[in-house]
Amino acid sequence: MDIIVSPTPVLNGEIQALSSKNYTTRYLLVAALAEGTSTIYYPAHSEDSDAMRRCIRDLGAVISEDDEKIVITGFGRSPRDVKELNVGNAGAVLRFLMAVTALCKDVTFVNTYPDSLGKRPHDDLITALGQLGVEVEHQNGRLPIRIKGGEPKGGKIKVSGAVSSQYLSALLFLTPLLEEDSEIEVLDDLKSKVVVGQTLEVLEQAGIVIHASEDYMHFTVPGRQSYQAKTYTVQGDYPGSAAVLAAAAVTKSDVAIHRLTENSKQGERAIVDVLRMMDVPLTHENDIVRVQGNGKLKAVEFDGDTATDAVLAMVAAAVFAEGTSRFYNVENLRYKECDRITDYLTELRKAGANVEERQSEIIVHGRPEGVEGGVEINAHYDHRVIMALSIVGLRSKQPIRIKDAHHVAKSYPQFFDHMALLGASVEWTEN
Ligand SMILES: O=C(O)C1=C[C@@H](OP(=O)(O)O)[C@@H](O)[C@H](O)C1
Ligand SMILES: C=C(OP(=O)(O)O)C(=O)O
Repeated sequence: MDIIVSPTPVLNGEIQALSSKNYTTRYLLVAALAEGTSTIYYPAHSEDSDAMRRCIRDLGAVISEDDEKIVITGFGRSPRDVKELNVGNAGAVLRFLMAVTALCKDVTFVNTYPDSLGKRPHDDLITALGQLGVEVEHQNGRLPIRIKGGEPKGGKIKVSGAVSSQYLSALLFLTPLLEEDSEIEVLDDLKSKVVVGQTLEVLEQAGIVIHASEDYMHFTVPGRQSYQAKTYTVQGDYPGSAAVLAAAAVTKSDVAIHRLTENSKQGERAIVDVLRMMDVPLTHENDIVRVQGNGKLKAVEFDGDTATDAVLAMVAAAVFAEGTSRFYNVENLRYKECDRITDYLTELRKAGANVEERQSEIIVHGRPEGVEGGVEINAHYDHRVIMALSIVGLRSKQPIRIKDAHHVAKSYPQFFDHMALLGASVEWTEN
């Protein structure tokens, strides 16, 4: 399905934030790794969180669900010996489960998105699992991937964090269950470091003890631990909400999003600070972010690695700012659902934006007068590209058509319903 986004000068209204994708995938996993019965209130419903549900069920978790909660009886340290797992297009789900299935005998992760997840690299995690004696068959570091696990013991592990933090998070979920204590050293650099804070927070809630150095480059993990069955509540999702807030910032608006925790560990809460730096009128009180946009924005400079999943929305807002904005330290955007620098900027340019790329930077020369639009956008299978181009469409002179916009459901299936509710002119159409 395609979506047509037409010029929309005004947005008004209130919505509840969608539930956090990153917390949902993590709570589902720690519930599956516990032996008792856990309850998760307000889990996200999206393709990625459904992928984790499906895979933990295949691995032996027993699940029941109603409108507000999911109840999971886990398989502890003994997942069922499945033959195949399908994670859809979910990178984090794949990486976390590549580590956990080291406890299985022989599992193959199939390749159902050859042009998206199928192109993403997993070499650094494969190397780290090799240090635990886990044999991995792969296609040049990519899917399909076959894990021949069995009985990894723990010990010393080195893992690079230069491409993704998900490899480290994956090892942090696995190692507490192993026979021996583990020491994990992060090599090179650690990208998306803030997300590791979310992993550690959830592990602690699940009763797991991990000793982390302050810079998250070194970890001591006692072995023979057990995940405890607990009750969890998922907070609102900043990365998805960032797109709605950026849309409000580029229009004349009065938009409020509820359920956005002020002291959240989600780095993407920086959308609030970045819009403030851009002179967008907003408040953040009682977990409600309210933007009263006047359409005027000022350029900004920002270290994007601290808020990786909100950068595309920030860039879309900067397209309409006065002056030149710079988003730096964002190289790992190249290893996401698409190359979120080259592919994204190609689509922005099509719509009429004035943008430049460096290996690890996005530079935006703002066009407060608006952009031309009137084009067809390739979504590159990327939910965040779809949301970001929708923001641009609101302030284009001619409507833009985003091809295959249904991929927005990877993280935020109700995005266009929320936008329509706020008054955006958006219309689904067959492709
Ligand atoms: O651990 C996680 O759940 C995630 C980590 C981040 O990836 P990288 O560490 O690859 O940047 C983020 O972009 C992704 O959406 C979810
Ligand atoms: C990159 C993302 O997800 P993942 O890496 O889990 O596929 C995302 O949600 O923007």
